[in-house]
Amino acid sequence: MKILTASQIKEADEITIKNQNISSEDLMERAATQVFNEIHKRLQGADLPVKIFCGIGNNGGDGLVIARLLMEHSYNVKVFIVNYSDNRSPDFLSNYDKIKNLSHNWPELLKGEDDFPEINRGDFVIDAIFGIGLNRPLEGWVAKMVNFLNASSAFILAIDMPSGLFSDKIPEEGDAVIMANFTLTFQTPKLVFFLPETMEFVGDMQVLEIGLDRDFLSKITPSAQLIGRQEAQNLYNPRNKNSHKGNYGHVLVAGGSYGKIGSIVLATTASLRTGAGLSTVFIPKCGYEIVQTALPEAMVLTDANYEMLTDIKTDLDADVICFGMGVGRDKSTVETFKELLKETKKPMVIDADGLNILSEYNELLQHLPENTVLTPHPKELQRLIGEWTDDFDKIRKVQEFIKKRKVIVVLKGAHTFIFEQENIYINNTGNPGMATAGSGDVLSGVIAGLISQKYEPLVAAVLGVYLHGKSGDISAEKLGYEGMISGDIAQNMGLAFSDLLSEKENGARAD
Ligand SMILES: NC(=O)C1=CN([C@@H]2O[C@H](COP(=O)(O)OP(=O)(O)OC[C@H]3O[C@@H](n4cnc5c(N)ncnc54)[C@H](O)[C@@H]3O)[C@@H](O)[C@H]2O)[C@@H](O)CC1
Ligand SMILES: [K+]
Repeated sequence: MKILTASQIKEADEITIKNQNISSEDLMERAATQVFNEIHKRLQGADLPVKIFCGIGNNGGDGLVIARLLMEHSYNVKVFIVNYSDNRSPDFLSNYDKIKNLSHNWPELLKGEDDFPEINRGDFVIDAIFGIGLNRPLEGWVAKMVNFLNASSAFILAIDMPSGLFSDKIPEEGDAVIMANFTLTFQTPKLVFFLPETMEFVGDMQVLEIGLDRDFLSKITPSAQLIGRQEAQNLYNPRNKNSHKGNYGHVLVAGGSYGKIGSIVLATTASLRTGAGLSTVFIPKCGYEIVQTALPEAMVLTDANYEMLTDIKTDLDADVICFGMGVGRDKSTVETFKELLKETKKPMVIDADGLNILSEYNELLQHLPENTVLTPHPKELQRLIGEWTDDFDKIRKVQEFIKKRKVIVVLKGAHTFIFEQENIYINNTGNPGMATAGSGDVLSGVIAGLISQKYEPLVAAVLGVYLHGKSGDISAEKLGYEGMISGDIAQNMGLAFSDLLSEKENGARAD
């Protein structure tokens, strides 16, 4: 699903209004009706107090339409106008009249702190104060109003965006932003919904299609893309019946050191469970029995050294090399990694200490094969590209880095971001149970397993992150966030694939 900027959304609105020969008020009615349908589906006519806070722009206009539709269905609705300016939008005004005609009363005008209404714990608050039109931080009593709503512990549903949240920048410390429990957003999610610094304002999120111009949407270059089930299905290559293990490639997993052989077991298991035809590990001697015992399906090559990698020598013709898990940063390991980088033309996946070595010995970066997949978590990324001021600055810096180095960066997080050239892909699977030792090792193995099966590195990264998250979700369903461990994510990869395929047969929509 495409993620558009506020100006792209405004353009889409305008083109839709023109091409569909409708008024902007019609579009507002359409959008707000979608919101009403969602609310009605969930509340089913329940008699709880619904308190709707409307601004005076089009976000407020949406709120007024939602209020009218709820009133028409006999909900217990109270409408408050957060009257921060007299500059009311035309569509707000005509819906303001419609509310008056229906309820025979003007909604309550709020003009300052003294007007704040009572909000109780069980109230259902709808935030329609500001949407994508926000262009400066909230000030004065309006900021206080937002803080007041946040402090109320009522359930808050934000319309389009939590009020106070910008679509293109991070709020400053102390800025007032609605902390929504749920956000119903129009047509396209906004980038800030997925950034670590702003995602907590959004709560759970659902996108409502409001029928914007299809042609415009299909042609526009998005600022990022959200990867759900449908997108992942489109990336999947079905297997040919007439095939053998040679068709699915050979992964070489190189890494490990004394006490850290488990990371190799995890990555290698994941590569095989993702469908690699063959997996060979290259490890220090101390890991020989561990890997042979834990994973009889893997083949094992050992370094001359007992504790660490010092000389990765093999004439094995692997299709992809996965390097770095548990490998440490000894000088001799750095040297052999350097040699490996210089010699190999194979696609590579580099994780963990492999990344730390690249950060410490920057000169190695020039030897990375094109389209190498780097899989840092934020700390590893920071070592690699330096500090950033906020999440938008981070995105800019990653994009500069990948442009210079011609690599793919998989930035792990609650929403993992995949950066390739100008493109950003944001993953929508996964859960907090995946914050557990070794889950990154599993991800590297999954991506390598897909590359070995001839997926392009970018496709392998995007599909791999999706499947890894899905397997994490399946593991969490079975074992809970606390109980799942990363070995479960590797073990359940098959279920993640079957989930993908069963949905494909049903033709279901992306999540
Ligand atoms: N354009 C359309 O046709 C549609 C718009 N829709 C709704 O319209 C929203 C955008 O509406 P608007 O562009 O009117 O903008 P908003 O309703 O988000 O904001 C209203 C106005 O407030 C002013 N403002 C910005 N920051 C402020 C601040 N800190 N303090 C005081 N005033 C401030 C701006 O002049 C802005 O235009 C969307 O988020 C969505 O909810 C939907 O109805 C769908 C269709
Ligand atoms: K809002």
